[in-house]
Amino acid sequence: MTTLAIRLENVAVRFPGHPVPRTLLFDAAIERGRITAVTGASGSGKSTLLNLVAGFETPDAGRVSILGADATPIPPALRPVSVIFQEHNLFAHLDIATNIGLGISPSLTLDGDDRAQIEQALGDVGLAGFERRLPPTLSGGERQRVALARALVRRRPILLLDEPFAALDPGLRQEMGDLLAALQAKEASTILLVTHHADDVRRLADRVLFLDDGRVALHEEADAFLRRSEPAAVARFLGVPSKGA
Ligand SMILES: Nc1ncnc2c1ncn2[C@@H]1O[C@H](COP(=O)(O)OP(=O)(O)OP(=O)(O)O)[C@@H](O)[C@H]1O
Repeated sequence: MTTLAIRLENVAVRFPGHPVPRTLLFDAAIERGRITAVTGASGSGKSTLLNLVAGFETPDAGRVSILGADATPIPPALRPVSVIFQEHNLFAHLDIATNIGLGISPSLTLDGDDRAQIEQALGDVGLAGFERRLPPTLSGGERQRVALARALVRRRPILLLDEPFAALDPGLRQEMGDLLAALQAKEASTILLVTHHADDVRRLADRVLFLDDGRVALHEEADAFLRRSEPAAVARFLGVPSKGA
């Protein structure tokens, strides 16, 4: 059995773009069962990398493999991944239990076991009893927890999170981060977490993928990354003086 969760082999994506076309080129091997933070400046390619794994973006060249299998022919819904975006896309007119149920069955054919699973997931994210509430009556942090519960009931081994805490205040960021770490410890899932925050790397990441200008500039243990004072882009990200600057 491969110890790799995700392999990007010379994956190229070309955007026609304005004012100039851009080619992003990724090569990376991501291990199973760990939290990898995907960081880098705005426009460095973080969301594109996540979208390649999720299947929302198609490579122009190269290959994406997930759990040892070529992902090319697998549509997004059938990939062994769950995705949580900054905007959590809950359906405002459907109650919380139904929103989570969509993670199990898009046609909402749910049996007793499924309903028990929904209840369990709500308990896991600290929202027991919220089944009948509607999304607009929840706080931003509570809605983001529902998104996490929906990802949990999908029971996919890989969780992709694109700035999931961006809209939350510092207290809630901490709370959601703790929740994510606890769930990862329990399920041993593989997590790719796109973040602009060095704090998230400190608190949550085992490994770091640092992107620069559409390339993987660094891929290393979080401890080593956090001790860096160069290159300058990393020093800026960490808020430390750049070596030699
Ligand atoms: N659909 C698209 N069409 C054209 N260009 C795109 C498209 N998607 C992304 N790009 C370009 O590719 C580059 C990487 O974008 P991406 O969204 O992956 O960066 P990011 O690191 O996630 O940025 P941010 O931190 O600002 O969200 C950017 O220059 C962006 O303009």
